[in-house]
Amino acid sequence: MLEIEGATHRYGELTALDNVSLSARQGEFLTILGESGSGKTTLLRVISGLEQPTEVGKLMIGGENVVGVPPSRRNCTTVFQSYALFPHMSVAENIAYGLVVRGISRDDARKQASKALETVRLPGFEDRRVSQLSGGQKQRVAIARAIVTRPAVLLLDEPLGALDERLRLNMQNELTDLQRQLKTTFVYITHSQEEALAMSDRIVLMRSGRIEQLGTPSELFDLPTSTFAAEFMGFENLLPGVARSVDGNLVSVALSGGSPVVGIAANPAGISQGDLVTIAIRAERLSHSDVSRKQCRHLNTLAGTKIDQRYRGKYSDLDIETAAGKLKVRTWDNASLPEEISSVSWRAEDCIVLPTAANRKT
Ligand SMILES: Nc1ncnc2c1ncn2[C@@H]1O[C@H](COP(=O)(O)OP(=O)(O)OP(=O)(O)O)[C@@H](O)[C@H]1O
Repeated sequence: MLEIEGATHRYGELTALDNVSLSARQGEFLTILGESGSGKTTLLRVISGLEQPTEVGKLMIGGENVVGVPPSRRNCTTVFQSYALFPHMSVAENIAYGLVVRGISRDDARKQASKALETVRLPGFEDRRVSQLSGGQKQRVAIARAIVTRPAVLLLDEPLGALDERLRLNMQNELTDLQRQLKTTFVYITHSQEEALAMSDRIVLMRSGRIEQLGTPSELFDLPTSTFAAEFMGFENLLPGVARSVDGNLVSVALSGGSPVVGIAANPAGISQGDLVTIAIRAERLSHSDVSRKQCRHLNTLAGTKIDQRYRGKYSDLDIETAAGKLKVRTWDNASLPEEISSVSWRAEDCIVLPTAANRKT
């Protein structure tokens, strides 16, 4: 449904998009995730035609080459965070607008607008003024207006960004339900990793105009390929080390202080013996006792002592000082936290070994 090859866009000296290639299948929910300024909106504007890319090898929407085609003639529609509704028109007129300019009669357009309003769970709202709607209702009308023209690709630029937390969670579910029902390709922008993990078939993680990692939510969550991706996806513990050996995807690492640990690498071919590496472990995958993990083939254990403990309601965070550095351990078992802790352990599959940018130890 969507195919982009080698898209680069510069604003003067600044390269906002740097040789980006990606594709999306029919009915796929593809999320563009990244921090502010990483190029997400620029990518969406290049797809919709609001921005002419400085360079592009290929740009296809719904099987059609759209390089040089104006936005109104591309088979895609954008939903903006700011809704971009016409304030002087009724809800039905807003939704029907795109159909009327395509030459559909006002009666038919109104009927289709009513249907779209039912789809976004706002039946009977046809004659309301936009000013009489809540933020969540305005966003639903904006979505109804976008889907009524049945685009091949729906582009959504942080559509839930202006909504409060509870409404945002409800709308996340509604949007994914709607997407499954319509089987339309969604390209969705967000800077929230939770939103991306909850909604997407695949996630494109952007960094400074480039794709840092592209994969399923579980690939990004469990197997980041860089320290940037690991930090962005919320890995609390990152420790430096040196690769001692590589065996398949298992990498043996010497941490500072000399402690040997075993972890897995998403891309073991990118790591050689002697390379500087970083290991990444989620706080909840660390245990302050290894009792339940005796069956594990590769269990890493480091001696350590508790230096801090914080109660967080559902869980507690412990800071453990080890010879390799400080580790954060998250435990849900608030009731049986030991006073003294002598070691911390974790499974090899929860220990992600990442190449360090300035690689190769001299
Ligand atoms: N019209 C413009 N003129 C000049 N620079 C721009 C323009 N639009 C965006 N930029 C710059 O291009 C880079 C990428 O911006 P973009 O809006 O694509 O990022 P983003 O990831 O969508 O950020 P945000 O999450 O804050 O919306 C930023 O450094 C931004 O300042």
